[in-house]
Amino acid sequence: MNAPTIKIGTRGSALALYQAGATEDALRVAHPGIELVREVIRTTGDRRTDVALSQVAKVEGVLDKGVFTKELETALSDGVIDIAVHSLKDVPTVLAPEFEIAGTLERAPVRDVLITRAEGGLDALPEGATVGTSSVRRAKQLQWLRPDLKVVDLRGNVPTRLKKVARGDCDAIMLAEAGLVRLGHSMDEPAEVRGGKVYFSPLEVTEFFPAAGQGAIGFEIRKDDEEARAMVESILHAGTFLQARAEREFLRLLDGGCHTPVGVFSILDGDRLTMEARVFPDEGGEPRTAKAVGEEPLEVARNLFESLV
Ligand SMILES: NCc1[nH]cc(CCC(=O)O)c1CC(=O)O
Repeated sequence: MNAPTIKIGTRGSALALYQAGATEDALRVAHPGIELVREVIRTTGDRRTDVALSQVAKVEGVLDKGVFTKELETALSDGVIDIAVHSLKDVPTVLAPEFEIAGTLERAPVRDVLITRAEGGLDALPEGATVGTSSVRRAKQLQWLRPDLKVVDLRGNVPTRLKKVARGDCDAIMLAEAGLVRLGHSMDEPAEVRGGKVYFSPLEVTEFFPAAGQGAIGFEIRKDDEEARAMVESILHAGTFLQARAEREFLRLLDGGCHTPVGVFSILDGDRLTMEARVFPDEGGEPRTAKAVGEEPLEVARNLFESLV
């Protein structure tokens, strides 16, 4: 019998390629002899690095928030790929009806990390220091914790951003620990990058709330593709997938995308799911926080949402 050929779709950044590689490794372990083809696809978000991330959808005239996912979906539709590998936090919570997130790998560390040119964490940043980020969630939380900081927009993939802080374009930046460790950085030692040295200070999730789905690699398929579904199900991590569904459901209920200032994290202890969120109201002012606990992910998400609104 012929082993199946599965076509994997990915973006071309170093992080995306690492994530595609991890997916391919898992598939090879689960299906020895499987034939894998990798398609590297350039997305609107990769192409438009000239404008702020929050403006990309607007200037491109696309209504949905999938600036890093749309071209991969087109490839799924056209049968160019069978499985799209995404950073789950970049995937809109509402997909076109033909698609579905069918699974995730086991999650990497979920924290956000402050990366500085001088040693020391958030408290050690001098008054008025500049912090580069393109995430409104990070910007809002930073300004809430340290109103004196100046948040500046910063684009580019992970290595580019590290280089920018090392050479002094800003005093600090923020990135997800997941991406940093996948690219080989240890949080315990400074990194030597072109331009100089940078220091990592991970922030605990209870202090600085991460994005829904942060650190998880998600698999998108066509709903009617049973072969792709079986492949994804053979490698999915049930615990991470449950947490991912709960976090994304909460974000969907809030009607947020990756540009909404909301942080959320969940902890799965046996069957018990605890989820906490921090939301910044549109009208400004103090964020609202809430917590929900339960066993059924969609129910926990709804309870969390209802205690916030
Ligand atoms: N929006 C870009 C993006 N999408 C996923 C990651 C990191 C990996 C992850 O969180 O899964 C990053 C970079 C960052 O926020 O540091």
